[in-house]
Amino acid sequence: MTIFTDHIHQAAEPLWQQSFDHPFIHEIQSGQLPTDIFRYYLIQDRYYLSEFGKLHELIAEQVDDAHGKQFLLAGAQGLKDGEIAVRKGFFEQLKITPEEVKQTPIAPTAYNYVNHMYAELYRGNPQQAIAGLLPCYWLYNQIGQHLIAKGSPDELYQRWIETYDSDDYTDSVDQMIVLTNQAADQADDDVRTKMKTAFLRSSAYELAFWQMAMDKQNWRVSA
Ligand SMILES: Cc1ncc(C[n+]2csc(CCO)c2C)c(N)n1
Repeated sequence: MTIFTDHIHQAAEPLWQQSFDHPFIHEIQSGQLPTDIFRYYLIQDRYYLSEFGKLHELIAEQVDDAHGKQFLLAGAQGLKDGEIAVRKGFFEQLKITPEEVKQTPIAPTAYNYVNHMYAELYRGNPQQAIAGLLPCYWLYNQIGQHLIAKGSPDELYQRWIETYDSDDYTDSVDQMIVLTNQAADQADDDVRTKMKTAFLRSSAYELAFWQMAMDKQNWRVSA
């Protein structure tokens, strides 16, 4: 029998390929991504990351398996200590202040991506929500592994690439894959189909997130 995550990964392949080929990723690698686009991405991603951490805690509350619960809670803590902390260095270098973050409205795609993950949990179930978290871990790891071979001539972009190629990070991706397969094992066919949809939609939002940054997407109206 095909492993569930292999099946959904294969279904998402055309979307992932478009992320690998996206100008945002190419320009990170070449060092030509304009700093204002990267700054915009980091500010939008700051919002995404804090909601992503909260989602780990909310999903953990609904997971029975002690090991899975503990992994999700550790993930939430890891986001506070790790991913978000790493970003602090970027923020200081690019002079992004907490005030600027607070003043910047969340853009439509970031808003929709986060709301999609909440909907998977609250209008669906924890299994769907776990599948919705997985592309975030897994896609960035694959991007990190693609880009690390060549690296980027830009020191800041090189550091961004390295974040997603570390052994610790790759380890957490493997654990998230195991958790998703465990959730699928406990699910019936209907929930498994919904898990696949959640995974594909998150993959589509990951792709849209790069374009959101390139377009400096906004609501076309001041809040
Ligand atoms: C839109 C968006 N998608 C994925 C990531 C990457 N990421 C965010 S949290 C996390 C798990 C552990 O740190 C990973 C890999 C990102 N930064 N922004």
